[in-house]
Amino acid sequence: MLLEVKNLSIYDAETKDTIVEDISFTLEQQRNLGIVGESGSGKSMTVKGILGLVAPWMKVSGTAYFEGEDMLKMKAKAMQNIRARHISMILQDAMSAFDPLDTVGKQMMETLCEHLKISRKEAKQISLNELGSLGIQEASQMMKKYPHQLSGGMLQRCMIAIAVAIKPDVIIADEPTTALDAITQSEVIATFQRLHAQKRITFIFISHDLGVIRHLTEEVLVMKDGKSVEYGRTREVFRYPQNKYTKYLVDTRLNLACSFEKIMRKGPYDA
Ligand SMILES: Nc1ncnc2c1ncn2[C@@H]1O[C@H](COP(=O)(O)OP(=O)(O)OP(=O)(O)O)[C@@H](O)[C@H]1O
Repeated sequence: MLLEVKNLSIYDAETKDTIVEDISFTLEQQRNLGIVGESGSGKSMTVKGILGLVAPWMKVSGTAYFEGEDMLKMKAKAMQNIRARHISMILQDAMSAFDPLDTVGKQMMETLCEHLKISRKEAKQISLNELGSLGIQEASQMMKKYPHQLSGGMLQRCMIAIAVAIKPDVIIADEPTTALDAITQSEVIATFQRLHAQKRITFIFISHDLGVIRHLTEEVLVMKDGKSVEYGRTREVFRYPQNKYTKYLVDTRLNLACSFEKIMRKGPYDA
């Protein structure tokens, strides 16, 4: 087992609100987990709480064991090491993850130098290799560009390249396709599938899009108002939802996801 989260709660000591309440799940090697639920249901806060990325006034309780150690009790340095080496996060909005004033290549190299403690030359080579294996041609030209000169899908791939170069055990992708058009979405999804199969990376996908979750995950956690309303095998949960809210989500959102599924079945360019 990679990660075992038990009774995770997050309490905002300033507003006295409970943001996340009693969430439990396990992440097994090579079995991707999806976290779904409407906006504000606590999906992002759940993973940020585990990774120590919440504001100091957010009180996180419960346990989150990674390789036998409770991440919620770790010192800041040990947690940084986990984030630098073992659990990477890909953010919702690729554009905001890059500094507009520096080239993408420079930012990729700096991140890799810092995380992997390697030279700039090595970082450049790794960046080129990873971008190449994500299907980006002319990667060295692309690295000379500034963020605004690249499309959302391209920036998303640069973020994925950084996350993969670190060779983490787990990648958490928070709404990785929301900002992308349908064709780019299906290309990015295909990239995740390849990474999962070839590099043995286990993913946690946070998404509104049940089509993406159905396609990419083995287990799913459904959240509402900070609580878990259903948790189990994705196929079972989608086929026989037990909870009223899950039934509603499946009925309404899967219809929306149909066009996405068609593209995935046919491939992006046969539509
Ligand atoms: N930095 C913060 N300070 C205080 N409250 C926050 C903070 N970030 C999020 N919240 C609150 O926590 C709750 C859960 O937010 P969260 O971002 O986890 O939702 P989400 O399910 O990921 O939504 P979305 O799909 O829109 O990203 C929301 O009510 C939000 O207002």
